[in-house]
Amino acid sequence: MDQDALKKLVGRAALDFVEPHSVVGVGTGSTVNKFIEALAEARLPLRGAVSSSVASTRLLQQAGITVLEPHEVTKLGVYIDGADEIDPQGCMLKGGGGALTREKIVADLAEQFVCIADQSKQVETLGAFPLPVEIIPMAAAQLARRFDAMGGQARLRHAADGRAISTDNGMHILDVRGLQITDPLALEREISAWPGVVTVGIFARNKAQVCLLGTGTGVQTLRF
Ligand SMILES: O=C[C@H](O)[C@H](O)[C@H](O)COP(=O)(O)O
Repeated sequence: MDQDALKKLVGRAALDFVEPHSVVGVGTGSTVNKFIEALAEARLPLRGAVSSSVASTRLLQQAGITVLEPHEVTKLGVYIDGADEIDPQGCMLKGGGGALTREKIVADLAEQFVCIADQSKQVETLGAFPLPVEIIPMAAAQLARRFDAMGGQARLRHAADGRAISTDNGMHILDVRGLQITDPLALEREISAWPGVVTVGIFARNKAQVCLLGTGTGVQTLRF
């Protein structure tokens, strides 16, 4: 099975975690797009969805699903999202698609984070994938020096036109290579406190409780 088929498999499997007539939290990315497709096909009766990006909002609305703002709910039963890496404790790196800030906000409303991912995302230690950090543009150089001091190499993420990418929040992204993240919670706390950091793409405080992992032999359900 290729990666696309595995994404489709876990996107469908996530439907089992969505209560009829509930509001579901929806992440961002190519795996979540499969979940949105599955939601649309299943025609599950839903009160709506809280979305983590402009891109997911568009797809949800095209599928006829009502998109609510976070302030319209006090909590969500479940948040479904992909990951760039997931470790044996359910801690994740996220933000490869630049949606990390809204993802963390919506995940924080949810009682349960269900991560959907193909097997390539499973790692022993986080950090082979460059760590995405959404930042206030004026702080880019000084934040890059901070990462440098801890052994990481930070690069501003650029779009195809050569300009620094602008997130849904009008911010920039630093991608940091070379970090071995052995204590995700401690590093998340430390980087989150640096002036100029909007959101770091370590999801340890908001880690997954469940991961639906797409493998060659089917969907494996991991619980943390
Ligand atoms: O900003 C993007 C998100 O954190 C995605 O969940 C993550 O990048 C995984 O995306 P994909 O499902 O496309 O691999």
